[in-house]
Amino acid sequence: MEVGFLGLGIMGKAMAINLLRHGFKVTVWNRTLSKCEELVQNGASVGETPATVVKKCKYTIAMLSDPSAALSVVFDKNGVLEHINGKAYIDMSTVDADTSSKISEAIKAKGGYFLEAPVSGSKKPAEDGQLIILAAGDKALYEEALPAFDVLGKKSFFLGEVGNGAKMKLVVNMIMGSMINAFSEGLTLAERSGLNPGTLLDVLDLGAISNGMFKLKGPTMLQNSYSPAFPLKHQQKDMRLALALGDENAVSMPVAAAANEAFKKARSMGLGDLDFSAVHETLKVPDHSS
Ligand SMILES: NC(=O)C1=CN([C@@H]2O[C@H](COP(=O)(O)OP(=O)(O)OC[C@H]3O[C@@H](n4cnc5c(N)ncnc54)[C@H](OP(=O)(O)O)[C@@H]3O)[C@@H](O)[C@H]2O)C=CC1
Ligand SMILES: O=CC(=O)O
Repeated sequence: MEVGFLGLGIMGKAMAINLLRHGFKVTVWNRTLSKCEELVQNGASVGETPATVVKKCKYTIAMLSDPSAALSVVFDKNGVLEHINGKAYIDMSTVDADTSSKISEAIKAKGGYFLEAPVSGSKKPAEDGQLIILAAGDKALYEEALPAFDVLGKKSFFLGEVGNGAKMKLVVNMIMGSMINAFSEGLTLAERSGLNPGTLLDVLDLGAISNGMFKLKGPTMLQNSYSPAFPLKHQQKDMRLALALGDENAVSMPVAAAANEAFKKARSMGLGDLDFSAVHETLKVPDHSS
């Protein structure tokens, strides 16, 4: 199966390499061209523009940062739309339902096929082919994409009409963003009240609120180490989009709103490119001792 791949950030690079390792022919494009080099070393071809990639490949996957990037790659000059007639486009970026619908309608109007398929799971699951795929849109395209999804993920869901995949992803990340803030406050409270936060991690891990995220992020947060797996700026984007979904549906979400404020504060502190767990830094007391 020959696929195009647009967007070689943390996730896109890992996913495209995985496809190559499993025998897919992959043609890549990235806005910053130099990021294609490692993929070429792994056997990929390079397309000069999104349009070139779509022209060459029957299926093109995209993994881009946010709604503005997703729209730009489709609608701008040399974009996906130019050669989409008869071709399939699978957008795995985390965006809102409106963005996904705009892309879907434009692609279908030009005779193409569209599936949204955002993923749950971060850098390591992407490297290990253990993502959770939340697809919606063209059911026939979903079935055709399953060989690729089986390489990229451990489980795929088909959620019906375009927008449902985007909404599911935002709900999941809204919960995750709220949880990391509660966790961060707990670690800080333990430390400041004289407890060993390492012992807190052990206690949490044995109880009903044990979970993979606490296990993974707890030790690194205690070391103030935030090498980006999931960049904080993207988590804040997801909180913003989830809160907008809450607005549309008149769902009061005070916990998520507070978490969003913490991520905004972290961004204002220049932490946007670090891991989302760097939100922990917003609770640190400035040192005025010197
Ligand atoms: N990291 C994670 O753990 C997870 C991320 N996601 C989602 O996946 C998507 C990608 O995340 P991730 O790989 O971490 O992000 P990165 O920031 O590492 O990569 C973003 C990608 O988008 C490209 N891009 C940004 N703006 C534009 C633009 N205007 N035009 C064209 N390309 C653009 C970047 O290109 P360039 O290299 O030129 O900057 C890069 O390829 C996001 O929607 C994120 O929310 C979902 C699950 C997990
Ligand atoms: O979107 C991030 C993730 O970990 O899932």
